Amino acid sequence: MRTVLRQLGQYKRDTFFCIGLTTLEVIMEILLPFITAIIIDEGLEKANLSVVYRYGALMIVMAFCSLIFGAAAGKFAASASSGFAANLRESIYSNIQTFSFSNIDKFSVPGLVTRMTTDITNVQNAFMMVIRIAVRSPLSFVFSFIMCLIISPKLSLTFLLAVVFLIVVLGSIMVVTMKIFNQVFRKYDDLNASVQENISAIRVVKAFVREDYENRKFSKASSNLYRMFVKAEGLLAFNSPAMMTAVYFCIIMISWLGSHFIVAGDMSSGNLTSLFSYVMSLLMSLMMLSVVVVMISMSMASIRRISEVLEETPDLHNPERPVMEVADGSIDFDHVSFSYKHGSGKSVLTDINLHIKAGETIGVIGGTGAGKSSLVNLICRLYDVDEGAVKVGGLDVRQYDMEALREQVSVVLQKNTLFSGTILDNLRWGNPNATEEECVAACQAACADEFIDRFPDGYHTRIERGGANVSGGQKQRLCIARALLKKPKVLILDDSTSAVDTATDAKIRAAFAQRIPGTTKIIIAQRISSVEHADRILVLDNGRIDGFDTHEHLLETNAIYREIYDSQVQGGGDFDQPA
Ligand SMILES: Nc1ncnc2c1ncn2[C@@H]1O[C@H](COP(=O)(O)OP(=O)(O)OP(=O)(O)O)[C@@H](O)[C@H]1O
Repeated sequence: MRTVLRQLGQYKRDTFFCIGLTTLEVIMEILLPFITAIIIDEGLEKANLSVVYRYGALMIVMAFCSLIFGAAAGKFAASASSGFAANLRESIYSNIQTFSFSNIDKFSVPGLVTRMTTDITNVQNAFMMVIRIAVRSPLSFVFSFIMCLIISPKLSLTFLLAVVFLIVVLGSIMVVTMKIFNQVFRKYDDLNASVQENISAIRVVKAFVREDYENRKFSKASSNLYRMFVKAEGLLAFNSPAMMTAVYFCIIMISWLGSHFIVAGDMSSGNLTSLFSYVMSLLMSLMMLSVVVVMISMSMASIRRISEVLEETPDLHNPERPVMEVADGSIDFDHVSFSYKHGSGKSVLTDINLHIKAGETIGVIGGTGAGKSSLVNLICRLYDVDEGAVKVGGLDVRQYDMEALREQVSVVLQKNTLFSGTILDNLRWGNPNATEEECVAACQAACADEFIDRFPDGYHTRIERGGANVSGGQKQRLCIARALLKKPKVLILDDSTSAVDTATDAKIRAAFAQRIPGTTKIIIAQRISSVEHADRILVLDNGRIDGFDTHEHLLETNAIYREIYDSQVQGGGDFDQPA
């Protein structure tokens, strides 16, 4: 809670103004019935018009002030709550930017999106309610009660009965609805995650003709939510009859007892009139308070989820005196073991010992889930090893400045993406200062120039969000060109030519050999043809090295490699690890 409230920042001032103005508004409202009593008792009953005019004018001024205070408090509440939400959004966003892959694994992408949207909106609404109604209702309740006691302590006992009745009924309704709303918000999270997953994968849904299935799944989740909302709102609807019962009870009791008091001369009719107003405001504030408590409890889950992200610290850190320059593209794995913190906990890589010379081209092959991506992710320190050390240019990757390391070790990830903007904008993600000529040269090396030249706008063609208007192979080639623009010492392609035809794949490899001979190239592939020309090929099996040699030697000595080779030469599909 404190972490979230700290984000109020510069909007603390507006919050205090709102609370102060709301207090003044309530004071004005509370004094109005008191003035009414004076007008009736001292003015009307004693036929003194000057009292009526004087206090009447005072009433108008007070009512006007109350309106002004209320409007100003509303304005400050809106500015404070919107500003608070904006600050929260910015803080979460900038904290997410510092996250390592492991931090992101912990929350999942849909989870982070829900926190930045639905949860922040919940907190914003609750905050607005708190600084307006949650301040107003208790004040109004206490002041009204004090005025009632001043006017008639005996009659005050009557509506104490009504207050106790309301506390019991509203309290029970609140406890049950709060439980339901807590479940509702958990279900919301699931629903949001499923919407995000299905909308972003809408092409796959259509390709597999799964629209009906997805519709059914969604409508089931949605009607679950509907039922829970109906249950909660249905219970909340009893607030109003309970309130009316208390109001009618008070009206009857005050009228009955009040008339006796007036006849006996213990109370003036003006006091009885103002007593009615105070009782109404007292009961009304109690009901408002119960609604606010439900709202606050609904937002507690959101507050907890937001503070989890705000308090999350990146689990990869730069060393105290980071090295900024990678000497060369040599890579060493010294007895490396690795497992994902937020995965099954099983070791993904076990005792990897590997020495790669600068400028070598290394192929990596192995079945699905063998640990190929995990292995290369350690080279640019997307994750830290559990045991052993990964060295680049002779130094442990943990000794480098992470940004500097990733500038010099360029990786084209398996799940790569393009961003909305022109092709040139996307290429310059690799190097913001790259000239157009350098971009063209990188595209030639990645064989991307041939299709870019066919676009009417060439390098100025707009890429839609996520690269939706280019084919899978075109996207991969643009991602390779983008990585090349960094002029890296190590270039890692994680299955990055899987959607490129074999001839273009060969052309890309030839261009690499010619244009970046000094760069160490690590190529993960499913196709033997993509790695067979590499200087050495690493065969991974279940997180362990099964072979590391040339194509010819592996064919002779390595059973897994030969099996992959045979399955592909005989026209089989991708190799998968036997279960
Ligand atoms: N982010 C992650 N969190 C938890 N477990 C993971 C994560 N990424 C991969 N794994 C697990 O680690 C193991 C190795 O995965 P990895 O992606 O390295 O294999 P791979 O050889 O690259 O597979 P593929 O060829 O299918 O890409 C798998 O069992 C996988 O389920």
